[in-house]
Amino acid sequence: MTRHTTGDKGPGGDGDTAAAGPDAGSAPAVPGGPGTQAAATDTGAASRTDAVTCTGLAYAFGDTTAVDGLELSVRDGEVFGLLGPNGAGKTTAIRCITTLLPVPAGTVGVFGHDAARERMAVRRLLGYVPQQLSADSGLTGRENVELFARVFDVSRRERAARVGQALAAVDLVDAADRLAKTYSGGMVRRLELAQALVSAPRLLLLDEPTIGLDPIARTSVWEHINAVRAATGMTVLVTTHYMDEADQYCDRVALMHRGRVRALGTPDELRTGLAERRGAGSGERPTLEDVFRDIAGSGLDDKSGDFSDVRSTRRTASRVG
Ligand SMILES: Nc1ncnc2c1ncn2[C@@H]1O[C@H](COP(=O)(O)OP(=O)(O)OP(=O)(O)O)[C@@H](O)[C@H]1O
Repeated sequence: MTRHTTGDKGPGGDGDTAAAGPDAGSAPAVPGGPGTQAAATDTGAASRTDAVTCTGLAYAFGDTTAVDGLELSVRDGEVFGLLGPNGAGKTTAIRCITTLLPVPAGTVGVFGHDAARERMAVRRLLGYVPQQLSADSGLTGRENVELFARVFDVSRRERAARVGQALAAVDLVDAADRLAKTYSGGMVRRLELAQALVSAPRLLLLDEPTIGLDPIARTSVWEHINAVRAATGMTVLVTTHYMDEADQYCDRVALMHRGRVRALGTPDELRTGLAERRGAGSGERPTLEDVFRDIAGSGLDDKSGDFSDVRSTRRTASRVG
């Protein structure tokens, strides 16, 4: 499996970005795929380091505690799901990891880099698709991805190839020169994925990537995420309300409630754990949502919502169209 180097320049840096190797011509149509990056051995111990570590992370907005002593480790190369109801603190935690919010208490590490002290080093390693719309409806798909390539300091020499690879990775080549406002909601999400992939991130953070999409578009977004991950070995940290998606696509999940992780494991481990707690003959095999309800108990109230209460639906298509 090939990996990025970590030592070159990225967004805000003063030189070309890290990822591409000299033999980009042999790469598949995926930014960061084999042939576009230096070998794993170049990173030394970094390739063994967890992708994300949060210890005692806390964040408050005034009197509102959003994240309350979060402990989290995301392993290099896994798809990790951060699940929880509205207001659990998922987005706040993700924003601390991306360095968009400071780390007022505790620590956050990304591939061994401290998010508080090495913000640029952290930013160079990640791609981020926020909940909010990040595509510009007045630009074409290609222009949107080019804009991100410039922001993330992809060198001029590589830019066109990387943009083409990112668009191909999400199946938007044919639509690349149409304005984004003509795209469906699913296409917009794939465009945002291409924007995040153009810098060939080692860590991709996705905040509710499929919210508001129909089942076919949701599946398509996940298939594209998985294809890029298979080609590059990147780590994916995703928040979602959709338990079925977490079950199907995540290697491990953390169930977050009121700012803390309440349960952690593979979806199967969590379901089996609940089945064992319930005892033999307790009926149908529990779902992940059952696990969460068991853990959160009466704490899952109207204020915090539940997993099917998707108040933050992005309605991407209507906002772009
Ligand atoms: N900018 C802000 N100002 C004030 N309070 C905020 C702000 N952002 C989040 N909060 C509060 O912090 C808490 C955690 O919010 P956060 O958005 O991190 O949760 P979440 O799990 O991502 O929820 P959702 O699934 O709805 O996105 C909530 O009580 C929320 O109201």
